[in-house]
Amino acid sequence: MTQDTIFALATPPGRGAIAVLRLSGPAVGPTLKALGAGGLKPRLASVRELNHDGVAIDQALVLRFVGPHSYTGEDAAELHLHGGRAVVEAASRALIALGLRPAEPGEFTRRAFQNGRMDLAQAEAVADLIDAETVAQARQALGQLDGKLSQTYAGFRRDLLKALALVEAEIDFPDEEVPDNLARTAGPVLEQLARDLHRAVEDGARGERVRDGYRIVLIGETNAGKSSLFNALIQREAAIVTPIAGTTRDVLDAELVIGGYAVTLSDTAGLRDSDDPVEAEGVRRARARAEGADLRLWVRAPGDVEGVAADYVRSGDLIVANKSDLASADIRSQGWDQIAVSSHTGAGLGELHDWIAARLERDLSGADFPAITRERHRLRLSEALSDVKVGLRALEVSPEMAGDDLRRAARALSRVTGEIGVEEVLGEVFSTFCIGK
Ligand SMILES: Nc1nc2c(ncn2[C@@H]2O[C@H](COP(=O)(O)OP(=O)(O)OP(=O)(O)O)[C@@H](O)[C@H]2O)c(=O)[nH]1
Ligand SMILES: [K+]
Ligand SMILES: [Mg+2]
Repeated sequence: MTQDTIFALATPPGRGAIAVLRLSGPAVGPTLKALGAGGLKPRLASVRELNHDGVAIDQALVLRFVGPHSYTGEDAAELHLHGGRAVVEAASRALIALGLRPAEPGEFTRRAFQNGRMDLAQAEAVADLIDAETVAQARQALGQLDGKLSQTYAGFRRDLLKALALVEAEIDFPDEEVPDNLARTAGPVLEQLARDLHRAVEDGARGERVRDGYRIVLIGETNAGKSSLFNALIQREAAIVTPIAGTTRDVLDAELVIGGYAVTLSDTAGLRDSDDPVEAEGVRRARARAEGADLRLWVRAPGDVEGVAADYVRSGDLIVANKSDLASADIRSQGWDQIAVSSHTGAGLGELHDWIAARLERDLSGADFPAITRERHRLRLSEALSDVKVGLRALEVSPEMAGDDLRRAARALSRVTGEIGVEEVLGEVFSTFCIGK
């Protein structure tokens, strides 16, 4: 089956200094020739008068790549056009007339994957890099594109195959040795692998937090000044502030960047018992959001009692003693750091910001391990981990059973980088791409 030759605008749509049309597929060579850009040296930028049917299209910078030495692994080209709508449209019409078709979202990267130019984890990194809005997101995506995450997974798989080989040797050549020989040789390899997988899976979702945002929730009694602090931190009046207790009902989210990390900050309803069903629902949502957060800021005003909020903070959370302009409040409680602020005067907000930045650095900065960045990976690694654990137990009784468990674990690991069982995940991975990538 011959591949279609595809093209897409690789730069943002609209008017600009330059627009890049990207082409990939077997017809790239003849297409360039038909447009008046034949005989180009690969990987060397050349200026050509592009035309079709005798009508001039543009004076363009043209780059030609010969497969497999291209992004997709196929013959490919880039047309750097003058970035006007009419020019791009004329070029696109000519390409369609020459038998090319517009690319689907992510189709270039999908071809790169299918031609072995990158594995699935690296293809996902391409999408992450395009979407990256913080320095930490870009750094993480670049590491993944570099293959750091793939190498980690490959290491897991190597250890697993080592153990599997020992088990299979036992199946093929039984009863020469003592029965616990296998547990002695394959056991330690699998135990170490189980520890490594566990550490990767239970990493506090570090990679996902960098990618999707670290979740910080403001909780506390009514009128503590949560919404005032929320507005002060995001520097706009997004939340309603009034002296009436029970003003906030819905959870309000805002995205911000602190110390290079993406953060989702949430304002919530003040915690108190209420007969008002609307407020009671707000309180329920506040509690649920606090439960799932990475960090809770317990906002307290002078005179606030320990109260219900105490049930929702955990060690490692922070007490923010608000309204420091009213009283030099010291409401220190056991086990929590405390920072005094005033949402009104701005006092202490710098210190609060620095404290949060330090926390983000502690929780999210690169440890000894490239972080898992997607739920898809975490699920497969968890499957592999539980199969390895079951296999470890089976070692004692039946090498055949252990072999089955370990083969299942190997399949789960392979699906992360797309070595096998790949069709079902392709759609999921590439559907989120933009066109032209
Ligand atoms: N003096 C002083 N007043 C503040 C400060 N922060 C908030 N307030 C006032 O405290 C009152 C309650 O503030 P909100 O931000 O609505 O408090 P909240 O915790 O969101 O209240 P609920 O949404 O009702 O739970 C308002 O009148 C604010 O102006 C502060 O730092 N100093
Ligand atoms: K209020
Ligand atoms: Mg409020």
